[in-house]
Amino acid sequence: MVQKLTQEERDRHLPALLQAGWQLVDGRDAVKRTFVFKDFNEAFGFMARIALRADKVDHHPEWFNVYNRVEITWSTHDCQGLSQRDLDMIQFCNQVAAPYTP
Ligand SMILES: C[C@H](O)[C@H](O)[C@H]1CNC2=NC(N)=NC(=O)C2=N1
Repeated sequence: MVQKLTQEERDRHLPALLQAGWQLVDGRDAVKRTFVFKDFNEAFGFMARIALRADKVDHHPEWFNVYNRVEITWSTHDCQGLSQRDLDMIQFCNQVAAPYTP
C-alpha cells in the first residue's frame, strides 16, 4: 500500500514545488502545474515522455492539453493524497520540461 506523505515530508518538499510553479489543488490533496510549450509538437513530445515513464512506474497523470499548453495534476488514488510517487513524477516533469519552459 502506498503511504501518504507525512507532515514532515510535506514541509520538506512542498515549498520547492510551489516555488517551481506547482499549486495545491482546491478541495483535494493534489498538486497541478500548467506547462506552456512553443507549439503542439513540443507539448505532445513532453506528454509522450511522461506517458512512457508513467507506464513504466505504474503511476499516471491527470492532464488536459490544448495546443501548446499541458495542465498536469498529480495525486495518488491508492492513498487519496500526495505520496512519494507523485514527488518522483513531479521531479521528472520538471526535468523533461526544463529545456522548453522559462
Ligand atoms: C492497480 C494499479 O497499480 C494502480 O491503480 C495504480 C495505477 N496508476 C496510478 N496512478 C495514480 N496517479 N495513482 C494511483 O494510485 C495509481 N495506482
